[in-house]
Parts: sequence; structure tokens; C-alpha cells
Amino acid sequence: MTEPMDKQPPVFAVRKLWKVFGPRAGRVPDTPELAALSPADLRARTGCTGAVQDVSFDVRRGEVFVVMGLSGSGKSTLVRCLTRLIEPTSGSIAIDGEDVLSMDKARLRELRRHRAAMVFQHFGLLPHRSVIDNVAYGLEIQGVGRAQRRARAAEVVAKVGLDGLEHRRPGQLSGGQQQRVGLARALAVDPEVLLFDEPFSALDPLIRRDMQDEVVRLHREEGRTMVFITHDLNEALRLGDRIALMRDGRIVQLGTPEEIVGSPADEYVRDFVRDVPREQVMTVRTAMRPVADAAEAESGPAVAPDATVASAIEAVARAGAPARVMDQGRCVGVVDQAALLAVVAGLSAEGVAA
Ligand SMILES: Nc1ncnc2c1ncn2[C@@H]1O[C@H](COP(=O)(O)OP(=O)(O)OP(=O)(O)O)[C@@H](O)[C@H]1O
Repeated sequence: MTEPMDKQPPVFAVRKLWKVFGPRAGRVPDTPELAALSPADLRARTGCTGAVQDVSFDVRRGEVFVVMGLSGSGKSTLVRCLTRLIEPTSGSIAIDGEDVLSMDKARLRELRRHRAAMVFQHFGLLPHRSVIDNVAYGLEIQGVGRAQRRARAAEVVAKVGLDGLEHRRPGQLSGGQQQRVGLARALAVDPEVLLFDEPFSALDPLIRRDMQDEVVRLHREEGRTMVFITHDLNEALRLGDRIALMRDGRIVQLGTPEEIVGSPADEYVRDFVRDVPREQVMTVRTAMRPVADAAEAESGPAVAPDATVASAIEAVARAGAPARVMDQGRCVGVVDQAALLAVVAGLSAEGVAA
């Protein structure tokens, strides 16, 4: 990705979004006194649940945007609001600049079928249909002819690694394979955005890892925009270009994995990321210092600015000398043992200097 993603117009632009469940929900966002309450106090006062509260963010073109949080933090409600599977209480949502909240039924159908396809945890496959017909189903609904949809389905089936299983029925597949069918079905309609609602949480860890790799690979190959819900921090860190961390209906921090792990916004986030192996998330860019002299710029192993601290530790240990951080043939800094250890120890840059 050569062009910085934030220079492009967003796919989704969400502003001051609220979803309140309960009696006379509409008054909550409009009443500052109620809007400021914690979910527990709001429930006690009004009987309402503030599932999503005053949330604003952009989903940038080509990124994997992860919505992460514990159970009940509002992830599913938030993502379902994007295509109005759940009707928001207030706020605004645009897709490619088009107002989602003013779309009529036909336009909404088009949005869900063509532009923002959802991959669910319970993939809802049709049990009596073969893999290929399940994958082609979305195209069938769109009125695409049989030959054309079969050709497209075959292409996508191959892409997600289901070759040879085309004629099986879902009941004859493992959980991971079924999830691949769900993924292929969403991909078949070639949506602008894929929305994943905890798609892998029912899978066992090894298969889950496989599916994560699959998503990373698909994303690398196609650059498709993805919104991914998970309550699993490791999954979020593996997949996310950026992560929105939710708590009680609000986004408490939105940033890259490195920002979230390296500069937690508050105690809650700090606690959340406490056990993350920092050297696998933080990059050399965080740990490097300016070059001291010409000799330093010309010796030592070379590492890229976005290499992980873990890989720089290996390079430095092998060479027994600081590493040069090379960006497009130019030495932009140096990382040494002390700085790398400081990252592992969770000391800030100031901590290193001191
Ligand atoms: N239809 C509904 N009516 C009332 N309250 C609801 C409804 N749907 C969700 N909620 C409440 O809204 C809050 C957020 O729920 P949501 O399902 O969005 O959370 P989540 O982060 O996706 O949780 P999980 O990881 O368990 O799926 C919860 O307190 C939930 O009980």
C-alpha cells in the first residue's frame, strides 16, 4: 500500500451515532443529562440500554477496521447499524458519501446485497444445496444467470481453498470449511466492504488461526475494505489495520495495534493490553533513535522501519551490534539493545532517554 490510506475518502463515515433500546429511546441522545449517564445509571433511570453511545469514526478504503470489546460492549449493534439491520436512534452514517439513514427499502437492499455483505458466525448455509450453489446463492437473488453465477462461484470457491468440495452439502463439511463457504458466498457478490460478525469465534483455535490467515491473505490480494467484529484481542491485533476498542457502548480508543498497545488511552485499555507480547506488535520505528555519526549509518544489520521489535532483537543479537533502520535505501535511524529492551519492558520513549 503505497498511498497513505487516510488520504482517501472514507467508505463509511459515522458521526455521533446512538442506538438506545427501550422506552422512548429517542429522548436519550437529545437530553444531555441522560446522554452523560453510564449504561447502568441510564438503565436505572429510564429502563433504556445505551448499546451505542455517541460514536464517530471513519472506515478508510482498503483497511481492515476491527471493532473490539467485551461481550455486551455494543460491537454487533454498532456494525448492524451500518447497514440498518438495526435502526439507529440518532446520528449519521454515510457510505461513499451517500446518506444511509435516508435510503429507501430498495436502496437498502442494494446496499446489503452489493455494497456491504455480512459474514456471520452462524453462517446460515442452505443445508440441501451444494457448496457451489450456496456460494452462488447471493448472485441468484440478484438475478444473475445460471451459467454466469456458477462460473463466478467456482472462481470464489477456488479462492477460499474449497477446491474439490464443490458438490458436497454443508453437513458434510467441517466447521472451518463451512465458514469458508460463508466467506465465499459473501465474496461472490463482490461487495465493496465485507462485514464480519465474530465469524470465527465458534471454531477451534487451529482452524481459527487458519481462517485469520485466510482473511489476511484475501485482504492482501484484493485490498478489499473489511470491518471485523471480535472480542479476542489477539485476533484484533493480528487482523486490524486499526482497532476501535469499545466499552459500554463507547469507543474508548481508536488506533493502530501499535498505538493501542504502545500508548493506551486510559487504565481500562492499559489493563486490556497488559499481557500482549509487545515485541510482536511494536515496530522498530517506535524504538529507533537518530544516527549518532557516519560510521553508525554504515555498519550493522539493516531492518525496515515497520519490522517488529521481535525481528530487530534477533538481528541485533545475531550481529552483536545495533541495527540500522533502512527506508528506501536510506538510513533513518538506529536501534540498539537498550531501546529494544525498553519496548519489551513497556517503558516509554522518555523512559529510554532517562
Ligand atoms: N434488541 C435488544 N433489546 C434490548 N437490548 C439489546 C438488544 N440488543 C442488544 N441489546 C443490549 O445492547 C448492549 C450491546 O449489545 P451487543 O450485542 O451490541 O454487544 P456485543 O459487544 O456485540 O456483545 P457480544 O460480544 O456478546 O455479541 C447489551 O447490553 C445488550 O444487552
